[in-house]
Amino acid sequence: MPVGSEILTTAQMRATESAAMSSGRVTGAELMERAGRAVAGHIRLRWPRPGRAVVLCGPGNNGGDGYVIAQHLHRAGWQLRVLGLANQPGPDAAQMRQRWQEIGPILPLDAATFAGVQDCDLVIDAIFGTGLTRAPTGPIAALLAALTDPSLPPVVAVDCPSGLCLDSGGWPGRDRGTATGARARLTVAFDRPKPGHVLESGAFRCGELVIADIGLGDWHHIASNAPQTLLLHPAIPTPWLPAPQGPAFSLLAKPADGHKFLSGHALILAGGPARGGAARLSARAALRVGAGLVTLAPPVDALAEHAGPPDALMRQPVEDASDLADMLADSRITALCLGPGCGIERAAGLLPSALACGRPCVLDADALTALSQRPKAERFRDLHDKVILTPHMGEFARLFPDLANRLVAADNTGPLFSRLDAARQAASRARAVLLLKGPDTVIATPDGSALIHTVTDLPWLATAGAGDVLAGLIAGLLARSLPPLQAAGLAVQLHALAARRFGPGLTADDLPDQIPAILRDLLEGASGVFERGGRKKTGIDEMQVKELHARIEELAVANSFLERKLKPWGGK
Ligand SMILES: NC(=O)C1=CN([C@@H]2O[C@H](COP(=O)(O)OP(=O)(O)OC[C@H]3O[C@@H](n4cnc5c(N)ncnc54)[C@H](OP(=O)(O)O)[C@@H]3O)[C@@H](O)[C@H]2O)[C@@H](O)CC1
Ligand SMILES: Nc1ncnc2c1ncn2[C@@H]1O[C@H](COP(=O)(O)OP(=O)(O)O)[C@@H](O)[C@H]1O
Ligand SMILES: [K+]
Repeated sequence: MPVGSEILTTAQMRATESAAMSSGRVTGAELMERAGRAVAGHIRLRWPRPGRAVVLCGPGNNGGDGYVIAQHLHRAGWQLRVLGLANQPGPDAAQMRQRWQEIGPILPLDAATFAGVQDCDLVIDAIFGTGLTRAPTGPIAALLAALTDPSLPPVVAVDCPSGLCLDSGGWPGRDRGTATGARARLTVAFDRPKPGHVLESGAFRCGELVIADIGLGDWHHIASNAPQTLLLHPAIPTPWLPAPQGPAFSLLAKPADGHKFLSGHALILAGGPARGGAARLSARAALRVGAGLVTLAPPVDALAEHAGPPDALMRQPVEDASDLADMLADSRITALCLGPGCGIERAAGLLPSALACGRPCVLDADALTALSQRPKAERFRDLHDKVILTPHMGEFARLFPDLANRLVAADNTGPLFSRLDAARQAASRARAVLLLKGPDTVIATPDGSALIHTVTDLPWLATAGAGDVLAGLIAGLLARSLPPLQAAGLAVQLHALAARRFGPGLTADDLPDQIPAILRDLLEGASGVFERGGRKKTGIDEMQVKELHARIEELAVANSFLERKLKPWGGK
């Protein structure tokens, strides 16, 4: 498996936290203190001048974090309005609430009170985090609705925008696909990202996502029994990309004394007359990503239309399954791509030979539709674990209608069924690698290992033919003998980097030509490969937060005179 930033479900997070607390080496209150301090630190790094903040504290430990944040911001000179509930939270949150009450009042946590204090610089949303188990109702639902108002001051979310299901990125009690909760400017989450931070609308509603270390590293083995999910995400400071010292780098680099067959031979099957563009896009991508040879294989009557560039591309007609089987007698063909522009009937005819050879094979577009038209009981009979299925949601729904239905069904109780769950179950059912496309791409293997790659800044990538290029990148990397999960993960990243580098106006034709410069940067270990042509990373790291905390104690004395002036905001 590649190294990367691990994702934990909320259940895994709870198990990790309880193992830490049961060890006796850390208490729940200490973890809460660290969590609240981290959020306050990240706020102060981004809003260095103390201003006026409203802190919305919910009924559980997320609310407990809110009271800790209020204390730290108060000591740093911020003026605060704290809204909370008079419930009986757990002992840690109760302790933190008590500490705040020694500093200032707690106003009712409802929409009417919130409406009266919105004239502020920052809203801190500490209503619900990982403990949201059901659809919010009553006054809290009204307050959460008020938080969606785009004219509000910036919102900082504690662990997540409240109401979000952190296992799925959906919103319990609301329509999947259309629901939108509060949109945070910044979300500070703890220990590890959760699926809901990067799936569905969660990725868009979190804003800048920061994962704060609260010292749970010694207990991560608790979650290691479950299949691992890794995050490939440029907003997280530990993305999986082939750094010079990383495992994927050695796979991308070519041996100086090698020959073309050492880099493999990708066979891209093309469709009939006037349908060749899609397969040519795949073939160009496979060439650019370094397959030693790439052959495009249309039927004879379409061969002439592939006469133009690129000249590096070989052409050979493949009429039917038996032609394909003959061609595959050449063991130097190391990967196949079937589907883009192929035509459903032709894809259905070629599928048995493409699968019977047992070689790495991308099944995309028409090949997926052809699979979905097989009788249900036999649909996946000849698939194997070197096959990568690359459906978008429409194709996924044709292949796995029951899973797709569960993904769109509204549900009042969490955790909601997620795209990660759906991809895992589909991969296990098909006994193949499953890559579910979208702004949030999920890749899962039959044994449950998974990768998630989310982009929120590349709307231009949703363009005709972009999927064909992705299929070609995967096929090229498979041909170069990358294992299927790594080939798929790396291809998705290169695809997004190419789109980011080109920017607005992108068409699928532009993508393959961006690959050489990206490869050069990666192979030379150039820093900033994520930023070029895209958004800058924040550059704020945990060290800065720790340094800031070291200074907060000093600032507390200097700021104490402010306490007397905190009227009508702030403390007693
Ligand atoms: N554990 C730790 O050590 C650490 C945890 N940390 C923090 O704790 C957060 C998790 O805390 P949590 O488990 O208390 O859950 P939380 O998100 O506050 O919500 C639960 C409360 O909401 C209630 N509730 C749920 N749904 C509801 C609804 N629809 N409508 C109304 N109420 C609803 C639910 O009530 P119940 O279901 O029990 O009736 C319960 O009272 C986590 O995100 C992180 O911020 C950090 O401090 C690091 C250390
Ligand atoms: N909103 C979006 N932002 C970024 N990438 C997207 C978005 N929507 C789709 N994509 C990506 O664009 C590509 C589209 O592929 P696909 O739907 O197969 O298109 P086509 O069949 O036209 O090639 C996929 O790689 C998908 O992950
Ligand atoms: K929250």
